[in-house]
Amino acid sequence: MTDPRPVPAPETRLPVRVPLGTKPLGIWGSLQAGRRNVLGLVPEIAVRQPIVSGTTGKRWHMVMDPAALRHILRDAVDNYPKSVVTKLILEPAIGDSLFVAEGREWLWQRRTAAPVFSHRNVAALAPVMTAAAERASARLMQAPGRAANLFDEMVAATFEVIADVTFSGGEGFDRAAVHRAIEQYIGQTAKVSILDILGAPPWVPRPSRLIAGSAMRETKRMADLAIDRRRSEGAKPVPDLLDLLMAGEDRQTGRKMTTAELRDNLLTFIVAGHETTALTLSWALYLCAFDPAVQAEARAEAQQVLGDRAATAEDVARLPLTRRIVDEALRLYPPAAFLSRTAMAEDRLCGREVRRGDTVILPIYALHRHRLLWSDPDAFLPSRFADPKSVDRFAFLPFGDGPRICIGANFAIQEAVIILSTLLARFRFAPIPGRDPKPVMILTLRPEGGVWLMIDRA
Ligand code: HEM
Repeated sequence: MTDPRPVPAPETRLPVRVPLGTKPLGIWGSLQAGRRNVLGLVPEIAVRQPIVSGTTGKRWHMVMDPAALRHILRDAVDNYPKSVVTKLILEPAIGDSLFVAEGREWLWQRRTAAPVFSHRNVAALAPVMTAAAERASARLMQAPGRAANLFDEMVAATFEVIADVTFSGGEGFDRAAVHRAIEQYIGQTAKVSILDILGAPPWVPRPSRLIAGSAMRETKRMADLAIDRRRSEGAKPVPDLLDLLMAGEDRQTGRKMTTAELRDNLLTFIVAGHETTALTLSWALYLCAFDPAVQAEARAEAQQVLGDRAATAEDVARLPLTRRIVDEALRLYPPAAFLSRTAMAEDRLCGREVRRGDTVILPIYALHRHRLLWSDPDAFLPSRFADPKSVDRFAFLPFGDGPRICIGANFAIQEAVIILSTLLARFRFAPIPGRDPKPVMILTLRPEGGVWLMIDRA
């Protein structure tokens, strides 16, 4: 495929962006903008101001100030539980699991699940990631000199990983059906979630969620059967997340998870873990194609460390540039680009009055491109992460922070570095003129239409 238009050098161009709002939106304008792209609700001034407030049906505040974010996520965390919106969207799929639970229900599940994601356990799961990297390269080997949708490829790879580390034995678990049910649920739910963001009460009918719900019910039934079968057959020789979570108990109370609790948490890991990691990888590959010099440097690093083999857990620390590319992809395209909380008590944020019941939005996308916090904020510059101490902890929040920080962050980073370095060592990726991905935030920040790149053997 050729294109006569000259492609400007990367230093004079910027990678794709979401156009932020430039005029105030009323309730219907917000509804329409939010349906197309949740980030359309974020005004452009959010990348220049510490806080932006408004009323769209409900009072809301968007917070981009690192000290205020620290206050919300760490110091006054009990005053800022996850918003009603988050719960309305996710509870039908994943119950009152770790992601949505609050208070004591959350605490005991977090205590029980934390050791499952210890450095040792995550490193022990790396062979599954290495195998997925091998299978992804075998698929791409069949397409040299051709265009491929890397987003689809990365979703396939990360779903294999999460399915293998949750229900490793298969145990009659129909993975393709689970994948379809989750995709359908997210797709259908996203269409109406905007009603929730604007604060419509739960009794307003959201019909598509009911339809998607039936596929989720079947998934839950399959997961329950798989868990019961595992209980009777015993743990695998190399324990997977189900074995680890089944063996876990709250050290303070001795409470262990029931089948329903195990199922909701495993489905949470599948929902929260695979698409987010696939997005990180696809945006990282897009950025490498966008900047061939960075790609060449990362390839040299990967080839020098890996030779012909795929990456393992031990290699991760020896691939610093790959890691920086992953961080820069998470900064420019954070999969969880928009978090929200509900204020439980009166407070002041950046000098502004916050009332009980106000929605407090953490627009991570705007934070990561804030003019006062980053130099050249829209540019792809992995070198900005060369000295991690130079980055303000609360200016970079792809995994959140405080007690509710992503439990799977190390898992995701390890997986992303293993797969990205293996692919960069073996392939060259180039953009296809006129087919740049379009970032659109529905539940996560996705490339609309996929990430299409030309692939050649390295
Ligand atoms: C690049 C990939 C990922 C990104 C960007 C990401 C992002 C996030 C963010 C921002 C939060 C906090 C949400 C909030 O405070 O409202 C979160 C929580 C969570 N994530 Fe991830 N995540 C990723 C991968 C994973 C993986 C691989 C797993 C599991 C295998 C996982 C499981 C969870 C769970 C269970 C929570 C809830 C923790 C709690 O509330 O205690 N995530 N994630």
